[in-house]
Formats: sequence, structure tokens, C-alpha cells
Amino acid sequence: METIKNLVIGFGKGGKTLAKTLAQRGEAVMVVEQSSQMYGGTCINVGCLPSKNMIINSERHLSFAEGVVHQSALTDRLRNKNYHMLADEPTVEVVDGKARFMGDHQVEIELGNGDHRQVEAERVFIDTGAQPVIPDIPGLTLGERIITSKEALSLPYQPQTMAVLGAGHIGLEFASMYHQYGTDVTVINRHEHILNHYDRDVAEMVEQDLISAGIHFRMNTNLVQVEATADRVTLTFDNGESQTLDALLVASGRRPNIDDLGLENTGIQLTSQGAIQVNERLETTIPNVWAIGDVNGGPQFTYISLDDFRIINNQLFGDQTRSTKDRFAVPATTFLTPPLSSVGLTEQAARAQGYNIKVYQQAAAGIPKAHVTEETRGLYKVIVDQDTQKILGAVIYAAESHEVINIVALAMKTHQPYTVLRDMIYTHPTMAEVFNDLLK
Ligand SMILES: Cc1cc2nc3c(=O)[nH]c(=O)nc-3n(C[C@H](O)[C@H](O)[C@H](O)COP(=O)(O)OP(=O)(O)OC[C@H]3O[C@@H](n4cnc5c(N)ncnc54)[C@H](O)[C@@H]3O)c2cc1C
Ligand SMILES: NC(=O)c1ccc[n+]([C@@H]2O[C@H](COP(=O)([O-])OP(=O)(O)OC[C@H]3O[C@@H](n4cnc5c(N)ncnc54)[C@H](O)[C@@H]3O)[C@@H](O)[C@H]2O)c1
Repeated sequence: METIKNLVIGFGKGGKTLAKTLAQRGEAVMVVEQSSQMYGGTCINVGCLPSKNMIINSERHLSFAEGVVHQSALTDRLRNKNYHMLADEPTVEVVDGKARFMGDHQVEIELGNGDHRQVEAERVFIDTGAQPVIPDIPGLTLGERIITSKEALSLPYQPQTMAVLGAGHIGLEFASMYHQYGTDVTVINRHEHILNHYDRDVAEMVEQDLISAGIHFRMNTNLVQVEATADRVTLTFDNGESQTLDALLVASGRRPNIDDLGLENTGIQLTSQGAIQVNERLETTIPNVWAIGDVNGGPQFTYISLDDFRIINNQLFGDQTRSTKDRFAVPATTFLTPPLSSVGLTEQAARAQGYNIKVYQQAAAGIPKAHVTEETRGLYKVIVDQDTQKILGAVIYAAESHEVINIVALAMKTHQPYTVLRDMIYTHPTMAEVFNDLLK
């Protein structure tokens, strides 16, 4: 059996950043990635970056086929860059293969050519990501016409009609994107409304804008049966209705990727949700084995995987003060047109927690920049604690909100009073300057 100091399983955001950092310290690192099409992980290849590129190009009115060409060129370039970022380090070996635990620190790697390597590592970092949840519905089996977000980013044809199962991040982003490319989209949602974790006024505004744009919603509806032929898919719902379309996109969540990882050969425990159990320092139940990113059951965002790296790096080489407990004011964006971004508490949650709040709210149409870009839809809402003057949360549904929300998050994270945002000098014309008026 070979021995190595550091073994990273999976080429995801946190793992690759850690591998690079270890290499720069002169330490030996082996990075095992099961697919040569996944150097750089989900975000680069089949997640954030290709989907945001496709969304932007749908807004620019490129054709669907042109959108696919653009995203494919982008991911090829970034995959190659990511590979060399690690493989060109003298102390890093990138191994093409699938890793499987044989013991707590022993791993067998099945190489692409069928050969095997066995490795024992002093430190193991598991960064294997997540995979789509396929609900247990009769006939719902992935195939030509029943796809996940991965296939939806590179389909060789544009569906004229498409159903989307699930109205979460992927469901809404892809529904909006495909609609903008000209596909007739129907979203299947189990609940009466979408975006239930937002304040009702915000969620209703987004819902109405999506409906006005021409996206159909089947609310309060469960999909109960699916029948697929070579080029069509027929869906049957719990109200007895059915619908035949060109494709079905399954967007009903992603679960930690632990399949075939051999965890049963280790003392690594799982949570009740099937994630690798970690403490606030991201240590698993086995010493010197950590879990990073989606696989540890934390929020599924690239920037959380990156923050997992920061925590482990701080624990290994820093002052050991960082942990998941420091996570506060973590923003999120759903990349609709315009994007929907939030940080901290909603108005409803702040009231429920007994805060003495003031709500500052303004329509995006009141901002000069919104007229410059001709995207006047949306609103800004900031929740302030009147006792401390601190910002408790914000939601921005407006053009460029994915950038502006980071300013609010910074103010929250550094415990600034809301007046700092109110009295800042902002460049003009920008969406950020709204805070001068909004927070008066
Ligand atoms: C369509 C889509 C859009 C998204 N958009 C955004 C967004 O806009 N912003 C955002 O922050 N997040 C977004 N996300 C979520 C984000 O992509 C993930 O949270 C993030 O990439 C997870 O990173 P990770 O480090 O956990 O692992 P990943 O990047 O998922 O990497 C895991 C790697 O491990 C490999 N692997 C798995 N098992 C093995 C094994 N046994 N042996 C060897 N290799 C293995 C996999 O092939 C993969 O390359 C999106 C996700 C999707 C699917
Ligand atoms: N912009 C971003 O940051 C971004 C974009 C895409 C994905 N992501 C990440 O990827 C993860 C996965 O995205 P996702 O959209 O698949 O998950 P999600 O958890 O955001 O949404 C899944 C949705 O599917 C619904 N659902 C589940 N089972 C269903 C069923 N049988 N029928 C109908 N609806 C069903 C759920 O109620 C939920 O609304 C997210 O958690 C998110 O963190 C982030």
C-alpha cells in the first residue's frame, strides 16, 4: 500500500483550494477525481458557472444552441485551468479514479483503465459533493427526455415544451432561463405558492412577475406518474389531469454524495439526513478525517465549500478560532431575471423572534439606475433592529441584487449600524445608491 500525507477525495471548491494551500506549504497531496470532465467540481463544470453563463446569454437573446456553445467553451477553459492549478504543483498528484474507503485512513482507487491503487493517508479530506434526488414516482427514471440540471445545460435540442419538477434554486433558475430561450415552461410545485421561506409580499411579487412573463405553474400539485417515449413525456398529476411535453427537468433537491464511498468500512458516522456527520470544525467521527462542502450536509453553495476550506486551514495552520459557528450573515441569490437575493432574517422571522423592528422598503423603480438599465421590476426591503440600529436582514429583488446584497452582508457581518449604509457616498448611477434614500 502506498502512503501519502494528504488525500483529497473529490475536486470540489473547498478540497481543491485546500490541496493548493497544502502544496504551497510543500506538503504532498493526492487529489482523486472520478471524472476527467469534473476537474474543478460541480460549480465549474455542471453548476453555478455554466448555468449563470446560460442565464446571462438567455437575457442577451442568444439562441439556446448558442447558449450551449458558450457554456461549453467556458467550462472547457475553466476545467483545464483548474486541472493545471493543481497538477502543475510539484507536490500534487491528480489521480483519475473513484475512491472507496477500505478503512478509516485507507482508500482504494479504481482507475479509469480498470487498475486499482491502494493508499493510506495521514489526513483525509472528503469533498465528494452532492447528487440529484430523484423522487420515487412511478415511471420517473432519468433518460433522453427526463433530465437533471446537468443534462439541461448541454441538451443537443431545445425542448419546445418542458416541465420542471421542484421550485427551489435550480427549478426557478432553469424555468426562467429556458423560458427566456423560448421554451414553454411549466413548474410543478407541491405548495400553494413558491418561495415560502421569503416574506409573502416579496414571494408574491416574484411569483407574479414569473407568471406575467409567461411561465406556467401547477401549484398545490403532486406528480404521481410519468410515461416517457423516445421524444415525449406524459405526466399525470394527483388531480387526475395529465400533460404531454418534450422534456421533464427533475429539480427536487440534491443529496450528499456518499454512494459507493465504502463508509461502512470506516467509523465515519452519517447524520439522519445521510450526510457525513461533522462537528463545528468539520471533523468527522474519525480523527484526521474531515468532510468539506455539500457532502457534510451544510448549505449547498460554492462559497460554503470555500468557507469550509477556511475553517480547516485555520484549524490546521492558524489560530484555531474559526468554526461553522462563526457563520453569520451568509447571503444567497436565486439568479432570476431580475435576481432575488437575501441575507439574514425575513420580516416575519424577525417579528416571530420578538425584535423591535423597523422595515425600510422601496420599489426598484425608484432608483435612477433601474431606468438606465430598463429593468424597473422589484423591490428592496431592509429589516432594522430599532433597539440596536443593526440590520437584521434584507431582501433585494432587483437588477444587480446579487452584487448589492454583499454590501448589506458586509455591514451585518461587521456589526455596523444601518446608518453607515444610509450615509455612504456611492458611485452614480448604481443600484447600491438606493440605500441613501431607502434608509432615511
Ligand atoms: C445547476 C446548479 C447550479 C448551482 N448554482 C450555484 C450558484 O449559483 N452559486 C452557488 O454558490 N452554488 C451553486 N450551486 C451549488 C454548488 O455548485 C455546490 O454547492 C458546490 O459546487 C459544492 O462543492 P463541493 O466542494 O461540495 O463539491 P463538488 O464541487 O460537487 O465536487 C465533488 C467532486 O467529487 C467527485 N467525486 C464524487 N465521488 C467521488 C469518489 N468516490 N472518488 C473521486 N471523486 C469523487 C465528483 O465527481 C465531483 O467532481 C449550483 C449547483 C447546481 C447543480
Ligand atoms: N443560485 C444558487 O446559489 C444556486 C443555484 C442552483 C442550485 N443551488 C444549490 O443547489 C441545491 C440543489 O438545488 P435544488 O433546486 O435541486 O434544491 P432546493 O432544495 O433548492 O429545491 C428543491 C425543491 O424541490 C421540491 N421538491 C422536492 N421533492 C419534490 C417532489 N416530489 N415534487 C415536487 N417538488 C419537490 C422542494 O419542495 C423544493 O422546493 C440547492 O440547495 C442550492 O443550495 C444554488
